[in-house]
Amino acid sequence: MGGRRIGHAGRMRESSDPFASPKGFSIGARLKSFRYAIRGLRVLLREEHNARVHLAASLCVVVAGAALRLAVAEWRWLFLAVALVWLAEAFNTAIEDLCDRICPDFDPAIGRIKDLAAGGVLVASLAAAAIGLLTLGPPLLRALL
Ligand SMILES: Nc1ncnc2c1ncn2[C@@H]1O[C@H](COP(=O)(O)OP(=O)(O)OP(=O)(O)O)[C@@H](O)[C@H]1O
Repeated sequence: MGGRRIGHAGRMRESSDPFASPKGFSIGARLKSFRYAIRGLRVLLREEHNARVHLAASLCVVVAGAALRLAVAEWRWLFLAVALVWLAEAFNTAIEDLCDRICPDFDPAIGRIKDLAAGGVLVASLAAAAIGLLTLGPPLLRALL
């Protein structure tokens, strides 16, 4: 089989033994995976306008948290909220790209899949906004009053 090897599943399929275990653990391979993930985040920031909005919001949250001298327990909630939105946006973008790749034409099923993924981002964003308000709101009010 001279085909290009793509990902873990591709390696498994290429082996003549369907029960063969995947390649052994290697730090180099793990570091490579990390580099691919960073590359994905760079693509997200470069090509997705929403990601830039998330970046600005994330920075504002961190600056506000530092200015208000939040406790560790409060930082935990903020990091969780920020990560939730980035996670949803990255998966939404991946799903959109996959849809556009497999079906560039108009297709109601593709529209439904994209709407579902966008709904996930909306839920994550609303939850993050609520967490942000509940975490930053009280100390902000105390600082202002
Ligand atoms: N191929 C398609 N077939 C049917 N409906 C589609 C198709 N592509 C997009 N849509 C509809 O248009 C909406 C917007 O899709 P699009 O891919 O432009 O996402 P977007 O939210 O504008 O993404 P971004 O803001 O990240 O560019 C989808 O949620 C879906 O309802």
